[in-house]
Amino acid sequence: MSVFSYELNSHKVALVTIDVPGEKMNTLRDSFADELLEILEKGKKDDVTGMVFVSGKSDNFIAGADIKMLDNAHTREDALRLSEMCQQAFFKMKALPFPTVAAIHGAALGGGLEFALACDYRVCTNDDKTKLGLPEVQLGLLPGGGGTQRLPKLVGIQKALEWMLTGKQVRAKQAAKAGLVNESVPHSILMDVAVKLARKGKPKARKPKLDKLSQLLESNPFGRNIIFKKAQDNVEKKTGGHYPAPLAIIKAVRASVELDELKAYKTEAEGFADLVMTDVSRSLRGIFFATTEMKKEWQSDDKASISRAAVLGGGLMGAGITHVSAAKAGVRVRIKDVAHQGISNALNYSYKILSKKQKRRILSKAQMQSTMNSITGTTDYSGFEHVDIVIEAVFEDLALKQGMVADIERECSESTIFASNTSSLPIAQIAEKAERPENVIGLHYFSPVEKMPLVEIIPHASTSEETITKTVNFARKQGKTPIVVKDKAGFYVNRILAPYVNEAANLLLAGEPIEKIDQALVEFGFPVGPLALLDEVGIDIGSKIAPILEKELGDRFKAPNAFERMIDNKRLGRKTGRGFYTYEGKKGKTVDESVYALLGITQAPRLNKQEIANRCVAQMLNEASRCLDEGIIASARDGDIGAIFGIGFPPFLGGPFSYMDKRGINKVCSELSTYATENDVFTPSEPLKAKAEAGEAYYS
Ligand SMILES: C[C@H](O)CC(=O)SCCNC(=O)CCNC(=O)[C@H](O)C(C)(C)COP(=O)(O)OP(=O)(O)OC[C@H]1O[C@@H](n2cnc3c(N)ncnc32)[C@H](O)[C@@H]1OP(=O)(O)O
Repeated sequence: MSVFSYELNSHKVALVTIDVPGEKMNTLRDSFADELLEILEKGKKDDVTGMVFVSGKSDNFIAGADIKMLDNAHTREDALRLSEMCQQAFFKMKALPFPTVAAIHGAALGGGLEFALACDYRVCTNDDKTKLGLPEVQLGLLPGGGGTQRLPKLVGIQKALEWMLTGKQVRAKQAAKAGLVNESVPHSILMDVAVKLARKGKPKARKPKLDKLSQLLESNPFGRNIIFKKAQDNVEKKTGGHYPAPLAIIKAVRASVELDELKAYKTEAEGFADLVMTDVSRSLRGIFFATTEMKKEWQSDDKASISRAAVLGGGLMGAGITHVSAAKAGVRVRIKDVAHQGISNALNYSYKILSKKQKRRILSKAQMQSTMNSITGTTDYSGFEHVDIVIEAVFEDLALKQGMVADIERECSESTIFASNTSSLPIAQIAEKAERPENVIGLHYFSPVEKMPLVEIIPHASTSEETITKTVNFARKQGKTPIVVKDKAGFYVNRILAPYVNEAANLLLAGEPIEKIDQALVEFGFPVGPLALLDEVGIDIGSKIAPILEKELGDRFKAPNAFERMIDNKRLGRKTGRGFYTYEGKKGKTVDESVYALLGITQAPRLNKQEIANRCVAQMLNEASRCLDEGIIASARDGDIGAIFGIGFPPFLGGPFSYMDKRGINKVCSELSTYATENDVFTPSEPLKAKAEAGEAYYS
């Protein structure tokens, strides 16, 4: 069965519907180019006046090339052939004697947008579902179907670079403003407008809509040099040399203005083929499939969904949770705090984020007001009768949380879920005195809540399936990627983070400089180093978790005494203006040299940065292997996604388990054993040793 169906209207305009059989999403597959060429030939034979392409799916145009097909490209030649096949088909489309129109509703991404770029006109619906972009960079790729060549000619070099280097997806209004689409219209008139455009004849070539400065820069080689140099410098700074795709994108865009067409398209195709074969792209494609697979777990029908939420505590976490519940999940939120100050803090928090979005025209004033109106505050439990979920974000005090469970059972309905944002207390203990323990669950967010993509969902032994399902789906509505983890001290993320941070502190106490430790891990691929991370989270917060982990899991979690001394000295991190770094001076964040004297350290650098990174990461890998063995995480996949989205483990390495597979479990074990001769916290875990001995990997 063909992807395309063809029908002629009374004006001899061919209406071509794109509908990949048996799939909810249209993607460009192997047979796509041949089938497209057949349809184009048919149009020529029928001497049509124009051709309109529309999707047969209800909410997507084309989501790009089929990523599974890319996984099947085993050699560089296979990958090169895919790109050339796409380019050739789109060349033929461009060269037709009649005009073509892409009528877009829903996602037009990657190869899907490249298809639309090869049409003469594009019209899209102004629906929220419609988004256009070339997100290949997020898969470690460049747009290989002519996107690097056609987008700059349509929207200008700078905008095209910005969109392709970030993988940005633009909405209808922005797409029309930038000249990416000719028109954005209501869904009801999409086809009428598309047919009208098709009857207008071939369009004249037109220049991108640019302001004066951009015109000046982009129209001469000197100005373009500045643009490409700046883009390259930014990319090198941001990627630390770990991601080859952005540089390949810049090279291909540069070729689009400096080389003849044939050579320029060849640059794109070859860049694409090289990138498909890289480990970086394989890892990033793996993350795409892992997150897609995870969306299918704990699915529920709409009847089970949450429409009213309440948050206890208006501090930083409570305010963030309130915000994502109102702004992302779109539910009404009641925020309760003992003090009015807490309520106004939470309201201000949302107001600031929404105002920024409104100023940047991502939100209309009406949308902003409607979100703000959906948040209300109280200092008692008024208005709690009808809430479906209560999320507590108060300080880590077991008795306080148990008291709140009792309050909620008294004030709310029998089905109301009590979710705790604790990062350290066992959920079973919070539920210990509950009358309805089946409604109690852990829902652990990371700070800043609106930015961090992960949440840990922690059922205790008697949490009901219904409570888990509702909570998982609510977290998804808040825009989060949830992983369900076992109720044991530290859950997953803090459990693997603690030994990694402890090792950084041990290295500091042994004389390694603060900056060097942090740089080592940033160069490894983490977004921030471990000591800078501690400053962000709060040294007091980190040190509260340590004794709980030590008590429940053993001596290997014993935190170095450096933290206590920092706390006694009121250095809690960024929030107090001082931690390992100082944030007080005019220079902004700089290493606080007085930390060395405070901790009695004589600087004595002994290791290189690679060794520092290896030691910290080795601790994390060892603990991750224990977490999988103990069932804290259900799979290596959950462990990889949890570490990438919760801690920022380098995505290009695919997460701790993929990384161990790549390095070889044997090698990881022998590295740990070497370090263990100095400090037995490095002793390889039993499950890791067993895997190494059996010659197994975490993924097949
Ligand atoms: C040559 C070219 O330049 C190269 C390319 O085009 S590379 C591909 C570029 N495109 C992309 O990166 C877009 C990838 N897709 C997405 O971001 C999201 O799927 C989306 C925003 C389109 C929709 O999101 P959402 O509604 O949450 O649906 P989501 O659950 O992700 O996907 C639904 C199904 O479509 C599949 N899918 C989506 N895009 C796909 C793609 N490009 N290839 C293969 N499968 C895809 C998913 O795997 C999932 O399949 P399943 O239900 O059988 O498991």
